[in-house]
Amino acid sequence: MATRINPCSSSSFKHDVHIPTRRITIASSRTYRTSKWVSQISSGIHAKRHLELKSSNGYPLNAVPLQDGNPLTEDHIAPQLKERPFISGSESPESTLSITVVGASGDLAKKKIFPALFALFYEDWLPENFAVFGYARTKMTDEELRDMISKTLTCRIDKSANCGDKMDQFLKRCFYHSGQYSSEEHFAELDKKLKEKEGGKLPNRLFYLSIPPNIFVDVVRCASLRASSASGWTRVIVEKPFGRDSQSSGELTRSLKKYLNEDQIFRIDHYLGKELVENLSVLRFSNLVFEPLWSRNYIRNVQLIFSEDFGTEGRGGYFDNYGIIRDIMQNHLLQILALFAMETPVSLDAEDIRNEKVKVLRSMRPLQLEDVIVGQYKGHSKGGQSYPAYTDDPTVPKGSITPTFAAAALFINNARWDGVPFLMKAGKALHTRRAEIRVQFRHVPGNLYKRNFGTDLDKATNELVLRVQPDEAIYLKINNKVPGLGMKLDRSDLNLLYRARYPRGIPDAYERLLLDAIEGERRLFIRSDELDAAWALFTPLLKESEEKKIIPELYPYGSRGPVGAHYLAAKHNVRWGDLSGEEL
Ligand SMILES: NC(=O)C1=CN([C@@H]2O[C@H](COP(=O)(O)OP(=O)(O)OC[C@H]3O[C@@H](n4cnc5c(N)ncnc54)[C@H](OP(=O)(O)O)[C@@H]3O)[C@@H](O)[C@H]2O)C=CC1
Ligand SMILES: O=C1O[C@H](COP(=O)(O)O)[C@@H](O)[C@H](O)[C@H]1O
Repeated sequence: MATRINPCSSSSFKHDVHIPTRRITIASSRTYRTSKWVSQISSGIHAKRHLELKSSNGYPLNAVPLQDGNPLTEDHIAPQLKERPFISGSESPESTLSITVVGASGDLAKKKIFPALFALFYEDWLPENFAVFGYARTKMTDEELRDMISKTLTCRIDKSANCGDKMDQFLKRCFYHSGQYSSEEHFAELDKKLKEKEGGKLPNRLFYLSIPPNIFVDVVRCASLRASSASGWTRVIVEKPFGRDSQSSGELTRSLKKYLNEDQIFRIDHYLGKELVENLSVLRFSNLVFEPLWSRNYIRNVQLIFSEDFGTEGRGGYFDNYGIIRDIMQNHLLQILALFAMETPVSLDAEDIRNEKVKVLRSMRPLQLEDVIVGQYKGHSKGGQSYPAYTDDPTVPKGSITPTFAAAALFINNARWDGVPFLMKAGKALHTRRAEIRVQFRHVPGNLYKRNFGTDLDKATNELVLRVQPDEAIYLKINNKVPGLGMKLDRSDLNLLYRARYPRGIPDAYERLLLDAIEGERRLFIRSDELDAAWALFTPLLKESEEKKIIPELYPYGSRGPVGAHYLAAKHNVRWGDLSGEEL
């Protein structure tokens, strides 16, 4: 993809000043990005903690590479790089970062974005010079915004260490501007305030669109024309949904691209920022024991499961227009599938990974009605408590047939995965909240211990489970001899429970993704051709089921979902692993 260099730009979004990330190799034989590396030198070696650590692609974006344990000095910089001013995605003492949360009064901003920004600040990941702006129509003063934010902030890692002080420091960097989403004049006022805080330093600006999708384009137009950075970079994080189908998604992309280049658009899918999803590639590509098994030769089926133990609860207005297939499957589960099934990328660079993901998506067969079953939760009472039906939600139209549950069978028509069912299951108001990836392996051919398993050989196959949430874990179900005389086998787990192994805690997905957007790391964001390929798989199915007004199978709130999901799995010779009764 073309990288633009336009340091003399006028005020427009389409000028993301960005050095092409050439790579250099230094003595340790590791590969570093030059622009970031130079920025590190110019920032000083003893700067903040985020300068020591790595962004999500495993490259040390800001790291100071040590040689023989010694800190890097000016002498280690190639001569041609010494004079280059720092203008990359990271910080230098001469640059500032302004993060504007558009829709700051909303649910996502309060619940996720401000807390994630605070967590980054608390852990010293944010640059030295930064300011956070809230923008929305609601009238609020800076103080009122701070008050609103402070109610949701928590100290994730160490509740006692200076948390109060850190909160005060963070809140002092938060400001608010009230304005309409389609008013260029109001964005020009925002620009003025941003400039005041930037104080003449090189301005980098990140806009987070935490607003309903029907106003994305207005905001991008106004911000682009009146509030983009004149000399630094400007980036925009766009929240889902990215359209309702291929056509509307294409229109949205075309409209955004009137004002932004593709490399300024960060389409967020927060599941890509979850720790276990991040770890999927590490597990597969850095352990000899997994990659050789990663194909139709050894894997019988793959299951991607999402369940929530609550209903739409207030979000019915949004949800009813989308349904569970668009809300969870077309994005979160499909992204996991693509990461799971892609071929080995050339490198960990964003474009190499996204190229492989697109290839997988384009190798898949678009879904048909017979590949899917849909459900909707109904009200019921249990233990003296009553649970509402989906259609009891006052924000849901009466008689709605929008699915709150779906199960689907997908296939990848390539040499690696031919014939392997990838089953997805997603539902609201189920018995538990859980997201997991389950890999069921084939039988051991000619198993010497066959007779110890009785008639059900399926019970004896290995299963690898990546529990994305809650209580992150990776475990492998194996057959094992029960200690003692005689020969009795049982199913046991080789178990990596994160809370036992890594007690420090796990960052929220939004922390990782915000940091990546600040660093200009696009690996975990969705490229427009990925999005097109994802919609191409689901659009025909969605159209047909809406035209035919397919009635969802009802399931009780708090149950395990409609029985149709079992028939769908059985049709492909699969049993859902989460219902085996052997869950850890
Ligand atoms: N909430 C969540 O858990 C998730 C949300 N998302 C996505 O993130 C985005 C923001 O979500 P969320 O915070 O829940 O949304 P909200 O409905 O809370 O909207 C955010 C803000 O946008 C403004 N707004 C709301 N409706 C309209 C409207 N019709 N016209 C103009 N402005 C409006 C309001 O601010 P004001 O009136 O002050 O201008 C509101 O505070 C959406 O795209 C959503 O789909 C994605 C994943 C999860
Ligand atoms: O994108 C969405 O995700 C949430 C679930 O996110 P999680 O991180 O809490 O698992 C879901 O509730 C919502 O409907 C959907 O829009």
